[in-house]
Amino acid sequence: MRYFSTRGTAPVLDFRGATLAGLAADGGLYVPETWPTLSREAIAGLAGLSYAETAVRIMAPFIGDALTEDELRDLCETAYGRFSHAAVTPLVQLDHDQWLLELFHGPTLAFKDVALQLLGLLFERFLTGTDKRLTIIGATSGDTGSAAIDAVAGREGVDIFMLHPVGRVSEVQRRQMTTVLSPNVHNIAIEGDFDTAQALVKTMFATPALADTYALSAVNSINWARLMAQVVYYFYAAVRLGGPERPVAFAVPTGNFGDVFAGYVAARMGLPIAKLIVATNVNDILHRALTAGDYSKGTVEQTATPSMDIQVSSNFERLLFDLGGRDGHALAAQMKGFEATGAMRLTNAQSQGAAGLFGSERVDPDNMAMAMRWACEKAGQVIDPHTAIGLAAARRQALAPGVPIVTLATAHPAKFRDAVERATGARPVLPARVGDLFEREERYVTLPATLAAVGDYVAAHAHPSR
Ligand SMILES: Cc1ncc(COP(=O)(O)O)c(C=O)c1O
Ligand SMILES: N[C@@H](CCOP(=O)(O)O)C(=O)O
Repeated sequence: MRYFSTRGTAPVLDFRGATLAGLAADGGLYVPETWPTLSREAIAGLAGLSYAETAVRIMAPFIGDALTEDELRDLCETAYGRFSHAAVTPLVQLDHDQWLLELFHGPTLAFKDVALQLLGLLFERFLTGTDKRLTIIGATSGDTGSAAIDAVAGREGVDIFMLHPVGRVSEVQRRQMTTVLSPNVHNIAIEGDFDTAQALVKTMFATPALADTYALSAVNSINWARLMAQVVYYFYAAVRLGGPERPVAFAVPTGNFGDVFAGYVAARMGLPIAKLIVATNVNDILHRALTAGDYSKGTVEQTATPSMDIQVSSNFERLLFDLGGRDGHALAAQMKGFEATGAMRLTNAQSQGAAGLFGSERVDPDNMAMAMRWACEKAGQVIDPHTAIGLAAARRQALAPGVPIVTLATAHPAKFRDAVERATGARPVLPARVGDLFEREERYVTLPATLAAVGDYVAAHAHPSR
């Protein structure tokens, strides 16, 4: 499988190259040349398979000859062996039609573990036997950071620098990152919001003195391998609910558009999906884009769903590329316009293409809290605020009778204990696997959100690539 940049001019790479590169050299995002498809029989054949085996079947076509199937199986069994639930991503029924897909049984209690446990192993595999080193630069609104750090802490040949917006992540999220004291882990609190941190990461990739000297790579969902691993749970859930014979809808709490783009990929691969519901908080750029064609930045508002306090959704570029006829030069012009003005209009092809599959909802804090209470009172489920945004959106959508609607439960409620307690009166207990999080020493630096400050810090602490 070959990978092309959404902006048309970066080198074409294989899976290994695209994984190690993270972001394309022209500022675009790597996408596979074509979407592999699974026949209805092949999808039906996933029934009863373990999560790891399902992952092998779904991901193998994207990986091509970068790994043998047995090597891939080995990595999947190791990655998903670290989850605390035997089903890895279990389904929980809330009422007749509403379901939750629990994606938070990994080591850091959010859906990011599903992809990052695998990505850590892929980095290790691709570096073994070479004398290469990698410097991972990431931006996090809370969950990617801890999952990525868990996945690479202490690994040979890798340094990780994780930028989080100071004061804008929950205390559990911050401690999950800053109490990991391995010498290859560097936490940086940025004076700014997530969008500022993400923009800074992209600028660092575009700065040869950093990108080339330190062999930068990405763990955010700008890295294709992240999304590929997230496609798996759409198949796994749908098949358990009667797919491919019965179409299933998914409601996805959304920030950077990674998780829901993985659902789009599942649909392109042949999975019958009745609807993909994009659920935003009041930072609603995606809702405006999908309902009115207006992709224009607002100011980032701080909410009880900090992981979704995002106004520039990186992976939307992949959708616009695919729906716009895969014209890298046209998309590069569209994205440059957005970068210059903070606004862009979707083309007719992009808007109409999205309308066929996507629904969208903007959920305000009151409706988010109501969804948390509903899940608690009607179904005995304590859910986290991000999941509640998805569930509120799911409950608003009118679908054909009998279509199951699955809300992606993206984080464990204990990561956001204060918000859960405010809405429901119940204070979730931290699972034993995060141990003595509140007793551990924290280590991080706080820096201004400038290329000079962060670039100098990276240069002082990273190892140049060989
Ligand atoms: C708990 C949680 N829910 C939802 C999201 C949104 O996911 P995405 O950025 O892939 O749209 C995030 C952050 O990515 C998150 O951490
Ligand atoms: N909510 C995210 C933001 C980054 O998203 P990513 O999926 O692109 O890594 C986080 O938790 O950091």
